[in-house]
Amino acid sequence: MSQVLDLHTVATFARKHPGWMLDGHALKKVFSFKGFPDAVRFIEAMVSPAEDANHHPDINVVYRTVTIRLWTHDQGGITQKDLDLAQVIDRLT
Ligand SMILES: C[C@H](O)[C@H](O)[C@H]1CNC2=NC(N)=NC(=O)C2=N1
Repeated sequence: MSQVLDLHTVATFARKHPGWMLDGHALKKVFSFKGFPDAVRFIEAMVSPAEDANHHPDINVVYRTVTIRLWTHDQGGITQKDLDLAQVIDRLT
C-alpha cells in the first residue's frame, strides 16, 4: 500500500516536473488547449491509464482549460501512485 509522501519529496517532484504544484493535500497542474474538443480528448486519453492503475484524477474542465488534481483518497494525501500518474498524464499532452 502506498504511503503518504513527505513534503520534501513532493516539492522535489514539482520542481522536476514543470507545472505541477502542491495544492492542499493534492498535486495540481493546469493544462490549456486550443479549444474544448482538445481538452476533452486529453481527458479521454487518461481514461485507460487511470483504469489500468486503478488510480483516478480529480478533473475540472472550464472551456479549454483542464485542471488535474492528484491525491490518493484511501490515504488522504499524495502517494507514489500520484507521482506516477502525473508523469503518465504529462506524456498525454
Ligand atoms: C475501490 C477502488 O479500487 C478505489 O476506490 C480506488 C479507485 N481510484 C482511486 N483514485 C485515487 N486517486 N485514489 C484512490 O484512493 C483510489 N482508490
